[in-house]
Amino acid sequence: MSVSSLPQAIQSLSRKLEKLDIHPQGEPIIQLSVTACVMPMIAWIASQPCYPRIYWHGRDTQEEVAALGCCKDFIFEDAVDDNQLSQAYQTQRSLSTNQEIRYYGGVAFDRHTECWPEYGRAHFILPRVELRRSGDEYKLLVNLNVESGDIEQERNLALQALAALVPPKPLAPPNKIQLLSRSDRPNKLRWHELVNQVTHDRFIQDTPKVVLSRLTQLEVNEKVDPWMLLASWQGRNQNSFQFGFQFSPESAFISCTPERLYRRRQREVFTEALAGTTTRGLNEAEDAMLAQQLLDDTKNSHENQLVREHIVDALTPLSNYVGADELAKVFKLSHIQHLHRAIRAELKPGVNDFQILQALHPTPAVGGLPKASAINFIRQREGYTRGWYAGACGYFNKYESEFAVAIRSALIEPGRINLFAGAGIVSGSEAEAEWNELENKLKTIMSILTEV
Ligand SMILES: C=C(O[C@@H]1C=C(C(=O)O)C=C[C@H]1O)C(=O)O
Ligand SMILES: [Mg+2]
Repeated sequence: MSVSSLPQAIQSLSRKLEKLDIHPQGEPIIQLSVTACVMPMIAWIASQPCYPRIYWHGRDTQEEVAALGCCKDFIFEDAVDDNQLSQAYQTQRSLSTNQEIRYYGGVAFDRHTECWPEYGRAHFILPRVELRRSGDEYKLLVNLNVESGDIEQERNLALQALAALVPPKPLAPPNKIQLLSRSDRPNKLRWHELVNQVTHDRFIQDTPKVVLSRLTQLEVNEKVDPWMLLASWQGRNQNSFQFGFQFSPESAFISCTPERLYRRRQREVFTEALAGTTTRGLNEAEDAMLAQQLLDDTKNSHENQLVREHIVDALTPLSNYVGADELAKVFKLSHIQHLHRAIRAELKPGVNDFQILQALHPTPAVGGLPKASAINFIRQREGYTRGWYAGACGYFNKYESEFAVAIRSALIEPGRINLFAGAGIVSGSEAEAEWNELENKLKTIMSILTEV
């Protein structure tokens, strides 16, 4: 098949759309696609005039998506009980048999507390237009939703969305920001109090792990382009997921996270325990020494083992088989390294994505153990709303799905950059060292923002 330029691809997709014979009794969700050409995806999405804008780059996959506009969405802004979410999910799944239809979105860290308004506690979108890359192949797609029966209106909306697409403008590297002020919530004093509360004998006996986190707000007096930032971040941590959600010009949530919640292909599930942290060395020998110390360290091993054990236990009732690495490996990022154990499961027939999400999220890598008691502590004491930070972001469709854990993330607002970092507090945690771990987790994004 010949590879056409983007304007040609848009034209041929529009022609397909005009000719499409839509049957009122047919499936309500329809997708059309054509091959397209090489495209810098983040620059492309940043140049488009419409919202939502969604970017997704999987980890260990040759896959990248830039998605635009909304063909259909479901958002839960207020309390969402697990049954509602499950029902909405099942309804979406039944609307099409097309393997390529995907809903992109996220679930907040804590879907039982107040969340960021536009993002909601759970929010999934079937985009109007998608540009997808798989290896060297690019495809332009358009989605239609004819549930209401107004086929011509839907066709027109899709044609208009394609006509509104513009060529990408190149992304300039981000300007180094002029930092007006920085504030941390909890601040250092409060952090010490919280870590001491969690590591207190009586508390930790019943609650062996709480992942405490901090919101760092940077006030700036210039406009920060979230997509430029994401593109730079991507360059520094290639072995991470990179994604962004922007529902309006005022706010964007971006992440460059190393952590997979799960990837499913048919009934096969890949997940992992990623927890336990140290810094990178200044040279190879020092780096190897730090990695070995991390592998040998009791506190860090305990942080990781609790996650591994919990994930195995949570997946066992849903699976025919669950296997997990006994020995941890080291996962290296540009400024830090983590302990990592791979976990694989084969689901029982009929188990759906929502059941996996419900069983896993939030894992003790970002919540704690036992889940309820750790989340309760976070809800009552942390002192800010996590929103989508440490939430589950990704996509699902019938045959495969992938969700990342939205850590190493930032919420970009006018005049303000909100950064998030957390650390697993277990027996043996020291407040000062854990505070430094938070600082280390912000190093990559801070270096992009402030170093010349
Ligand atoms: C919570 C975060 O990271 C988590 C905590 C880690 C730790 O304490 O060692 C390591 C990776 C993640 O499981 C974060 O980066 O915000
Ligand atoms: Mg840690």
